[in-house]
Amino acid sequence: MSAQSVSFDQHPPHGHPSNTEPSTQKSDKPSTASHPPASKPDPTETAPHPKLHAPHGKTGGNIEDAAQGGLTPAAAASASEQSSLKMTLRNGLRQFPDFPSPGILFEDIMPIFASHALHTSLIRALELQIADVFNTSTGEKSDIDVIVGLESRGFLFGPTLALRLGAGFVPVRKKGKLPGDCATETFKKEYGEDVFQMQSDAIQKGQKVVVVDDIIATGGSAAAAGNLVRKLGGNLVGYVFMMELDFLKGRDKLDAPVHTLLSGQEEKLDLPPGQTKENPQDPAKPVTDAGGAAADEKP
Ligand SMILES: O=P(O)(O)OC[C@H]1O[C@H](OP(=O)(O)OP(=O)(O)O)[C@H](O)[C@@H]1O
Ligand SMILES: Nc1ncnc2[nH]cnc12
Repeated sequence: MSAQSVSFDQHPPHGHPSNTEPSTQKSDKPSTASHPPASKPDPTETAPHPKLHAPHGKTGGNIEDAAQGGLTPAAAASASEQSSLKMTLRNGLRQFPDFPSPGILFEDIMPIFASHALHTSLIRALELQIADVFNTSTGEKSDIDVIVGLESRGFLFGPTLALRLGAGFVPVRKKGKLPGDCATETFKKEYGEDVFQMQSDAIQKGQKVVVVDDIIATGGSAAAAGNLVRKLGGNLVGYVFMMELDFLKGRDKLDAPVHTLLSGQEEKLDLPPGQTKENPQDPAKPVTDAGGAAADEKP
């Protein structure tokens, strides 16, 4: 099974290693990933009606649909909160062109964790997302048994999310870090190759598992993690990511439903690394609230 992506740009950014076409964009930084121009709006954030989540089997809608009979007022309110959280989170990301290798536009999520407000927004957004797509209620125990987080950035929020959902947390680690009998998967990712492991007894047969990570790029890491969960006998019910680089079509490698808070990648501005148009002088200080909508995708 492959999941369908809603994206604002089907093409890899010019300069990305997977795009061999010459850039048609004006840039004085030819060696960097010259992404869709900042002047090109991201429809996921500027659409007149923010997208709402829909339970499995239903199509997505918008706030107007909700008012016209799709959703309860409470559901519409939480969809509106989610839209605002997503915009806040996107503005909290920093970008570093050509890191860790030429052509990669690196999305730095660390400012989100450095800010109590943004960190809180992230956990809330993930909780809402999971409550919506896995039919749980925030604050109550979900029927998800285990959150699996991928080393390293999946460790930043996976355990917190597991606590909120009343689930366990199990790590997928890079090879050689876990003691005892382990299952192993080798994979390719956006910038290189790696090997993941899980402890063989970490998941009980049939447990409902959600794999979480910060970013899905080529999908290599997530696919390897999903394979490990299944090798251990887990019931992989889905993937949740903070962000999806949709032009890399990573979700096509995954055979469980994929849910993301943010989709697409647009170079913010031609500023020095780490600086954003919102904070040209102070790269360490992200914008904390901007309101508006971002993206969610259904398989
Ligand atoms: O979809 P893919 O192309 O596989 O890329 C996504 C993976 O790349 C990053 O991890 P990285 O391996 O850089 O490790 P880190 O989290 O330890 O920085 C990111 O956190 C994802 O796990
Ligand atoms: N472009 C990117 N930015 C941050 N993390 C990544 N992991 C894979 N690709 C990435």
